[in-house]
Amino acid sequence: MTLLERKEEAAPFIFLDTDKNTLILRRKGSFVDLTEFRFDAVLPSTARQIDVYNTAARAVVMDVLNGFNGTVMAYGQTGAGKTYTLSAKHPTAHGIIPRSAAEIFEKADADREFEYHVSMSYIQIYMEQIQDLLRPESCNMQIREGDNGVFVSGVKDIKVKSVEDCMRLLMLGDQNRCFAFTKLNAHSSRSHAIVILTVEKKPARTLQRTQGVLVGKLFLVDLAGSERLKKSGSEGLRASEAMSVNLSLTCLGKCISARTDPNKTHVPFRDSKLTRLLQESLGGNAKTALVINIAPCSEYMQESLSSLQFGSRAMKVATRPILNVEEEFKVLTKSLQETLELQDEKLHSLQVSMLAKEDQLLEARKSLAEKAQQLQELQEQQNSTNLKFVEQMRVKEEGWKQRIAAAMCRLNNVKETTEEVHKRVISLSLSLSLSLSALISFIFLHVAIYADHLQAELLRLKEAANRHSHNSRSSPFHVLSNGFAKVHHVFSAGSL
Ligand SMILES: Nc1ncnc2c1ncn2[C@@H]1O[C@H](COP(=O)(O)OP(=O)(O)OP(=O)(O)O)[C@@H](O)[C@H]1O
Repeated sequence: MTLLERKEEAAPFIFLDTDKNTLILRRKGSFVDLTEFRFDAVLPSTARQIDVYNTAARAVVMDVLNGFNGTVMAYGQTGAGKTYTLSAKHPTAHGIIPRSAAEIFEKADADREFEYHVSMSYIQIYMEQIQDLLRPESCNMQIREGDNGVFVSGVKDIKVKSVEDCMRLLMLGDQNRCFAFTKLNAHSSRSHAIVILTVEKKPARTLQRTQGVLVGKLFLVDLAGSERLKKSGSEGLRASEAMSVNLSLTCLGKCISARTDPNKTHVPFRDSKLTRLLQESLGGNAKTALVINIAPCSEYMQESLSSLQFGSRAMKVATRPILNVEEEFKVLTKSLQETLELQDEKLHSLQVSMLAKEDQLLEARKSLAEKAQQLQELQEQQNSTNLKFVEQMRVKEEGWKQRIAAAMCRLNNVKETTEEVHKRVISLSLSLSLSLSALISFIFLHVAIYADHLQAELLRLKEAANRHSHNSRSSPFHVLSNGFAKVHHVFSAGSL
């Protein structure tokens, strides 16, 4: 089945006859057919999502509701529209996954004779490691084989009661899925993603429960696209992802070839996680529909040709679906076993995280011991610095004490000297005043002597003058003589 001619702007090289479900490859401008493919159905580029669902998936979903396993798988080169076909979430263009969930709940709600329990899990295979997209911390999960075929051990299987529940989980899983920008697709899936819807169908409680429980599993597989590194220009991690994807797709091709070759007894399912997981869908207990997405432009003719050849080979694989009827106790046992396995996984991851925590604790203890050691060293350094400081202070204090004592001593000396000087000054001033009074007495004495002398001289002069003058009282000699007499009196008094 093929979804065709989406890239209408590109030159077409594929022509289809939908009536005959035939697809013809012819080079542009040529009248000679290169090759012709026949499928169960071919769809034109004008096909709607509902047409794709009705043609490719509906029958498988109906079988799952009746207790069979079913697989719908999208295959094709990168950017050809596989994710769009399966998971598109736009209400007018819902892909196969939302439509399958809607159909299951619609039928379950309408059925009064049976009780339905639906659960969903969502995983991806990225670089050969299985990861639970609904519990992304669970990486590198293991594939186990049980009575009902292979399964992923410990995968989270969540009960869902409506399409909305499924959509929520789908969106949650998509957030954890690996997508990346490449030259060929801005949102290219770098992993194979598988949604598993498990439908348990058992007679309603009101009716007699003689029948067993029907368990159908629907695998909805969005394969990562094959990619030519030259065209995608992927480098580094992107190139490693593309190589891992190409390798697992080659392995898928080999398994399909081996399945269709009656001479081959060995099918290399174990060569990749993808084929190991899809073992039942590739010729075992499952009804399988394969959608081949191609980009019908001449640039990708080689890629489209190889996708169509893959689809053609896959058409020849015959599956042998069987009705999965389980006794109720078996279902219970299985669910208990699954719970136990889940607990085992949890215990294991707890042990792993405990070991990691123990390692962290050891590291923390080690670093604490180192810090304590550093602290002790710092304290010792601090103590020795303190001691040095105290010693320096003591030496300085000693020095200051000595300097103060010396200063005090000098001060005393100065004081004593000052007192001495003071005493000397007093004695000097005393002796000076004595000398001064002696000097004054001396001066007065001499002046008095001189005055006596003068007076005597004056008296002599007066007598001489009297002899020459009749008015002795008004004569200058008389006045001078009085003046000298007064001075003489004063100095005589002073000299005493
Ligand atoms: N039928 C369609 N109608 C409209 N848009 C489409 C259709 N098919 C695909 N597309 C768009 O083409 C782009 C590539 O499609 P998609 O991502 O589904 O490719 P892919 O095959 O899953 O690629 P890859 O393998 O790289 O993940 C997306 O943007 C998608 O929405």
